[in-house]
Amino acid sequence: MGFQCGIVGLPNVGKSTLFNALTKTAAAQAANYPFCTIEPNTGEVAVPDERLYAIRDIAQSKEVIPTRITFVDIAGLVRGASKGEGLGNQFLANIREVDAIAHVLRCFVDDDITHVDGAIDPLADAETVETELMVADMESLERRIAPLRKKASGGDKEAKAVLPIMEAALVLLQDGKPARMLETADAEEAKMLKGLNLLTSKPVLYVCNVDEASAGEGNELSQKVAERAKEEGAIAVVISAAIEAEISQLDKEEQDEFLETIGLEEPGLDRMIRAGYDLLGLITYFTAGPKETRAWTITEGTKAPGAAGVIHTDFERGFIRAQTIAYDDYVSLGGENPAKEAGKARDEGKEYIVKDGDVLLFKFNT
Ligand SMILES: Nc1ncnc2c1ncn2[C@@H]1O[C@H](COP(=O)(O)OP(=O)(O)OP(=O)(O)O)[C@@H](O)[C@H]1O
Ligand SMILES: [Mg+2]
Repeated sequence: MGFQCGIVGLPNVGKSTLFNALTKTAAAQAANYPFCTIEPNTGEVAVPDERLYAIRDIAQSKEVIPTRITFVDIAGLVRGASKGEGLGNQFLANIREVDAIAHVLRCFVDDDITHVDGAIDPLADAETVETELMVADMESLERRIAPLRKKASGGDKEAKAVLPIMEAALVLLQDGKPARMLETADAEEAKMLKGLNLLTSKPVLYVCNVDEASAGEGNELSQKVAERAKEEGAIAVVISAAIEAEISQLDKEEQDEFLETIGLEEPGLDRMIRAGYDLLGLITYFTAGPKETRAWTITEGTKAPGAAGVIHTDFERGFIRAQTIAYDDYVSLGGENPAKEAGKARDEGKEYIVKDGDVLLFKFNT
């Protein structure tokens, strides 16, 4: 299923509208009443990447195949959800399954669209949702800590290692801060924190759902969200879900015209998908040939054999080496052969950490 980004927020803020725009479908029911969505909607979305076309033009490939990530449109969360209010715990379980969260905040004013709390206030909304996630995390930690303490005092090594992280996360949460703000000492600790699978340790992207007129520059409400995000070291994107849903139904030419009239260079969705991709800690490498130019997704830090394994497990098992050309070299020199002649096609081995944009050709034994 790949990497999943969950669309989370209060009811009736435009989550399903956004999901439909992302997936260019009307697969999710979007309507003006809270709790319209109950069962999560899941869809794969192509990650827009201009580099694919630059490589294609050089390699003369017949086809371009972008890489994809999955978005999950999750039911709206309300105050008390962690105690089972609204549709409560079931939704929290849906959130637990995703790798990152796109938190949709209503930044449009429209008296015809119901707001569950009766007032438009994206910062208060963010607090409400975040509080529920934090309460759920605190309860989960409290439940787990006591038995773990017993194990640790009995000499269990794993319990001893993870306990301090759990305790630190709990203290942070009790102080009203999400677990993602916990400062871990090293990669090992970061991994343990991730392993706890807390709702608030997942990376968050704020999505400001604005009115049509604010789709380009945002508005006062989205500005406030941007400030909050900055304080947290998080990212906020401005998008008008309603408009994006319309744009996504147009063909490319009509899209460009429409975008120009509303003052956008590219669909807000493209920015959002890329932000989601970055948020997940993902990078892209390419393969290029006469048949296709293709983008592949790996997590940052993946070594060459692991990257090969994304294509086929045989490639990983029989990995010998990877001919590697950096994207900039590939494009500026004009492709594989010129890059080889210029000495820019490196042979990399098993320990090579693949970089974003690498154009790779794997040599392997089967
Ligand atoms: N930017 C926007 N401007 C105006 N109206 C919008 C905007 N985005 C969404 N809407 C409208 O808000 C209503 C709720 O949208 P949607 O069903 O997508 O919300 P939701 O967050 O999925 O709700 P639920 O939690 O109930 O599933 C719909 O009528 C939709 O057309
Ligand atoms: Mg919905």
